[in-house]
Amino acid sequence: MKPGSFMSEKSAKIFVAGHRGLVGSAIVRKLQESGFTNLLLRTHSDLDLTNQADVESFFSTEKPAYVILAAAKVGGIHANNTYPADFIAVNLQIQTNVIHSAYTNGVKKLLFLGSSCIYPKFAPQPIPESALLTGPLEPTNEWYAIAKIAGIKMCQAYRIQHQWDAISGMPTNLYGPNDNFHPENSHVLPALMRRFHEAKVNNAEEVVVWGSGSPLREFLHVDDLADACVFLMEKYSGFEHVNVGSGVEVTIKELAELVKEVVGFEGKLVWDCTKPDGTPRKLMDSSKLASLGWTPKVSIRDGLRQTYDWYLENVVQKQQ
Ligand SMILES: NC(=O)C1=CN([C@@H]2O[C@H](COP(=O)(O)OP(=O)(O)OC[C@H]3O[C@@H](n4cnc5c(N)ncnc54)[C@H](OP(=O)(O)O)[C@@H]3O)[C@@H](O)[C@H]2O)C=CC1
Ligand SMILES: C[C@H]1O[C@H](OP(=O)(O)OP(=O)(O)OC[C@H]2O[C@@H](n3cnc4c(=O)[nH]c(N)nc43)[C@H](O)[C@@H]2O)[C@@H](O)[C@@H](O)C1=O
Repeated sequence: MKPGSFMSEKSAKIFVAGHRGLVGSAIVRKLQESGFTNLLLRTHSDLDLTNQADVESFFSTEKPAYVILAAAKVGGIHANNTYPADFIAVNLQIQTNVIHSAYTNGVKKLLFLGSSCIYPKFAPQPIPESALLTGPLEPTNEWYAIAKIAGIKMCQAYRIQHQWDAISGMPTNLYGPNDNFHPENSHVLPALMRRFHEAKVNNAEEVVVWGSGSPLREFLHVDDLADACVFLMEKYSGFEHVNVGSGVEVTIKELAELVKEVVGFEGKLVWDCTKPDGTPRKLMDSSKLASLGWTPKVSIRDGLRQTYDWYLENVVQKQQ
């Protein structure tokens, strides 16, 4: 498909897989704001994307024109390190089923989402797309990373053999509304937001933060990612995956101080060095996306404030 026609087809049927998640819900918001009127949505309980026959039946019945694949088994460093079989098996099943059935049922274009964890543990920083498969992966999430790399390769293989327009975006660490705030299985930002909030309301004297605090992480607000996904659907039909980052990184210690300040917790931080640091740094080079004309808009301080307001309104208030 030639770039430049997606945005003109506002009544095209678009399947947003994983529409209730952090990324999927942001993509639905972005598509609705952009005037798209025919979104095809299925919950995990409606359609288990690991079930090949159900996925094939769904695509042959619904015949969507476009697919944005934001469904996956996702979690933070502890979850990835604890459930490697789930992270490789479920993600391989979801992406293989969706990519194949999308192709065989005439979908015009599919966007697959990977992650910055696909890159080698000690890749050059900032990490260019060309660093893929040039060194050993980070052990805490190599199973998830291998699944995501296989997704990129599957999209490329279908482009080579069938001239099919499947593209891949590689987001950096994301945060925002509808994030996963699970105390153990979430990513660092929502985990700390919940922990600092609970410590504040319980007048706790200290909060435990995992690791040494020295790793660096790049963060992008999920509304920026959703904007980039729609931008790529419109503008990009290339073979190589595309990094989607903010270009802004902080140490985990700086992040913890920022979240502490936004939440208003006034106690101490305690570092639990029995927990893994993971990769020391994974700042991506997003200049390829920038050269296409896309830039992020949400600053981390504004994004944290907006996310905490959402958390108070949609998580805390619902528990009372
Ligand atoms: N969060 C992050 O920091 C980053 C995320 N990404 C990528 O973005 C994408 C979305 O991640 P994110 O939004 O954070 O994840 P979430 O866990 O918030 O959302 C994932 C969605 O997929 C659904 N899902 C999971 N398994 C199945 C299944 N078997 N069948 C149908 N639906 C299923 C979930 O439904 P349910 O909850 O009901 O099971 C959920 O709605 C993923 O590809 C991830 O790799 C990339 C980089 C960073
Ligand atoms: C997006 C990317 O995200 C994952 O990689 P990660 O960036 O290492 O994930 P993380 O957010 O869980 O940790 C970042 C850092 O933060 C520290 N940390 C401190 N305190 C908490 C804490 O309370 N929870 C968590 N989870 N981490 C903490 C933690 O020790 C680590 O040093 C991949 O699994 C994979 O999902 C992936 O693709």
